[in-house]
Amino acid sequence: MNIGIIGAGYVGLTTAAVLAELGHVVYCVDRDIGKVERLNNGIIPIYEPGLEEMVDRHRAGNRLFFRHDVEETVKQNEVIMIAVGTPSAEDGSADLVYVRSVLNDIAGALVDSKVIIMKSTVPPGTGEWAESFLLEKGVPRERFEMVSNPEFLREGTAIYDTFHPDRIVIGTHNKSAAEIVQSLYAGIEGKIIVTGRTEAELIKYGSNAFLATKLSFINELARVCDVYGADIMDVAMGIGKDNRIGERFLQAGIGYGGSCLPKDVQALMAAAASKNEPLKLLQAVTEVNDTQLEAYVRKLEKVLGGLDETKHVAIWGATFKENTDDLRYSRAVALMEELAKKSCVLTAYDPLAAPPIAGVAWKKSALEAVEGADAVIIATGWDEFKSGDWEQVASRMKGSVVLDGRNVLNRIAVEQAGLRYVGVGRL
Ligand SMILES: NC(=O)C1=CN([C@@H]2O[C@H](COP(=O)(O)OP(=O)(O)OC[C@H]3O[C@@H](n4cnc5c(N)ncnc54)[C@H](O)[C@@H]3O)[C@@H](O)[C@H]2O)C=CC1
Ligand SMILES: O=C(O)[C@H]1O[C@H](OP(=O)(O)OP(=O)(O)OC[C@H]2O[C@@H](n3ccc(=O)[nH]c3=O)[C@H](O)[C@@H]2O)[C@H](O)[C@@H](O)[C@@H]1O
Repeated sequence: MNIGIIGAGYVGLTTAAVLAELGHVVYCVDRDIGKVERLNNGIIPIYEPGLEEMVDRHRAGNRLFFRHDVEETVKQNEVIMIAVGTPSAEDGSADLVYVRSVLNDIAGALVDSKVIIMKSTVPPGTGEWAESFLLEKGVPRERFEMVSNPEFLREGTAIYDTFHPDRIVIGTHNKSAAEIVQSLYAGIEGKIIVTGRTEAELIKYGSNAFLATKLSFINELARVCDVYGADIMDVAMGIGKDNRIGERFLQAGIGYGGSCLPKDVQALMAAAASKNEPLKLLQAVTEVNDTQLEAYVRKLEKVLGGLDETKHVAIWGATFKENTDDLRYSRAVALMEELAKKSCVLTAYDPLAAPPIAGVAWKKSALEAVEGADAVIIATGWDEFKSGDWEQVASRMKGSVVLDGRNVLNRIAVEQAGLRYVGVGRL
């Protein structure tokens, strides 16, 4: 099938590469001309394991094309997928400005019948609204079918997740549109769920909100472990063995970040509030996440006997999680800003990113960053940090505190090097 994907970001680009791998011909469009040029020169604007090789292969095989003309792409392809950003507006609601602009372009180009897939994460009711929008623009009803098909991939494992989805959600009551969308994914094993459009939109928000809830729950329980001298790793393992709860997504840390969990929780809250249904649980989930960082800065402060300009803290990690270059809502960055406010001497290292942050000196290696430090904080769980040479670290540091902000280190290896291990919900 010929597919036009609008938006060449984490989702659009990954989906384009995977659909090309499945045998389709994919035209991926972005309004960012520079990005399109880079893609056409073989430069992938994001870091996602396996993506570059797959994009190269399908560009060479004439199955994947990059361009910036939305209208031409709409005219040429039978299926159009919208994968543009849906960032937070100031009040926390989803800002649909990019979706609206794409719909506007689509409206002007619908000369024959198309299936339009909403891949972007959008609030409940957006499919209905998008349909009315196109009708008001004078597009005849029989020219399009608007289908919700939310995405559940994670950054860092995006290709793997797209090939191995737990489920593929198709939101439409139109049988033939559902079949067309399903046929795009032929070759991928994953449970197909065909449901209503608004239900599909809420499955996406509900999933991210539930994941965020799981994280704030375990992070709050980690604080209880701290005050009782218990180890959250053992507690989480014991809780997770109950199949009704499950072991995954129970890793306590300095809080969840990224471009989606924080934004989607806010957007769901805003969508519910707009219908006079305030969500108290998600309010609490957000509060726990917003204060989790402070809780562990306080813990560090206690261990170091204060945090001020006399203390040198090294931070390992800048991205919001490992295996990505994405810095959006990164807790590691927030941590650096918090410590900078306390005037600490700050050195930092990340394998992929070095965002400019006032007061932070970026170093070329993890070992260089700990030179002369009183403490090192693991803020992102990169493998490189997990397999750190702790003897070397100990010999370069002035002090001995290792705050494992992601609970990913081998505690024994750290302690054997004479360092003091401090974790999240672990003494
Ligand atoms: N990043 C992730 O891991 C996931 C994101 N999502 C959702 O997918 C959507 C896209 O997210 P990302 O890929 O992370 O965003 P992104 O910001 O990486 O990419 C969006 C792309 O759309 C382009 N764009 C914006 N307006 C355009 C227009 N009018 N015409 C053509 N191109 C346009 C931008 O230039 C940008 O390259 C969001 O709704 C997000 O919530 C869903 C699942 C996972
Ligand atoms: O809608 C989205 O964009 C995506 O959002 C998340 O994916 P992602 O943001 O890429 O990353 P996650 O692996 O979910 O991690 C989010 C944050 O939670 C933290 N985390 C994750 C898991 C865990 O056990 N503990 C923990 O602190 C991570 O470090 C990170 O800061 C969801 O997991 C995806 O299913 C969803 O498609």
